[in-house]
Amino acid sequence: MKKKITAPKIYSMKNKEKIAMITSYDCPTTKIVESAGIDIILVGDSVGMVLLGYPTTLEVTVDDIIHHSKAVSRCSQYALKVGDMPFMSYQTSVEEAVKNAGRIIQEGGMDAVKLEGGENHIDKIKAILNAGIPVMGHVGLTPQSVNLFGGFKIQGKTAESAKQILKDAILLDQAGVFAIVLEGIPEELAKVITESVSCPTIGIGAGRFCDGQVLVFHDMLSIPEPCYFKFVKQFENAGEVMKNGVENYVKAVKENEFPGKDNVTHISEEILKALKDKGGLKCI
Ligand SMILES: Nc1nc(=O)c2c([nH]1)NC[C@@H]1CN(c3ccc(C(=O)N[C@@H](CCC(=O)O)C(=O)O)cc3)CN21
Ligand SMILES: CC(C)C(=O)C(=O)O
Ligand SMILES: [Mg+2]
Repeated sequence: MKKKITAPKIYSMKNKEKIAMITSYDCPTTKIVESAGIDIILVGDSVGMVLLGYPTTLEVTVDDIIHHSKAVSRCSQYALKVGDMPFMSYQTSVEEAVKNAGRIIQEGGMDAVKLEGGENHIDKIKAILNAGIPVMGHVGLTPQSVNLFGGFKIQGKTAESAKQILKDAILLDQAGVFAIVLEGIPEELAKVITESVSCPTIGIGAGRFCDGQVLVFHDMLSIPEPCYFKFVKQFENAGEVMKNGVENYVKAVKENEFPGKDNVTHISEEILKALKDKGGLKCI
């Protein structure tokens, strides 16, 4: 079996080996991504949009993250498991932030937490690290600020915004995070950040020069249908494969082809005779 991956191991992978990270919110997905050799599993707050049908990630609660984290941690063998801190679980105070990070570790079975922000939340990040919990940073297009941005819009396109994102990443690195997700920023900015911090950067819609990449499992596999975000690539059309399978099932039921002779259990002639002798329903 593969050796367990720790936060310090991820930190040490910078400039050695690219880091592959993906979301998982349940047991079968965890087994699939681990059998494929993934380094980091993220129980992302994207679960709200991808699995639960919410329009943004803002509706997701700590209990939601813990519920899905439990499923993932029960079935995980070796990957580093990171739990996303949802909206309002760390923004309000240092105490709330440490308490909720602790719950995601203690109840959810995660190895580390991720939270969105830089300079604005550095006090919470330092306190969580002080509690002994590894932290992954997340800057750029931080989806929990969707209403502030006016939509899921690429960040860091002006000099002022790019400078702030670089500053945020440097402050996170200095605070001691083991990696930083760079989301939705121009690749030139991602390259400057990657060269300016000692921890690895993990990109999503941040170009080609990060130390690793992260994608939502369902997006890259086109479940339920192809995802047209520019930063997503279709690595397989699993949605189509799944749909075909269910179509085959529906057709087989309608046409009396399923269940077939291999899918059934029999009783002996003797027991069948006894059943009929008793007169069927009259025995009740
Ligand atoms: N299924 C899924 N995949 C994700 O990657 C994801 C979620 N959900 N939910 C939370 C956030 C939202 N995400 C997004 C969504 C859109 C863009 C994006 O690039 N949107 C447009 C706007 C660009 C602009 O105008 O600046 C684009 O052109 O692709 C980026 C990140 C990433 N996260
Ligand atoms: C897209 C990744 C980075 C994320 O935060 C999530 O899945 O919630
Ligand atoms: Mg998230």
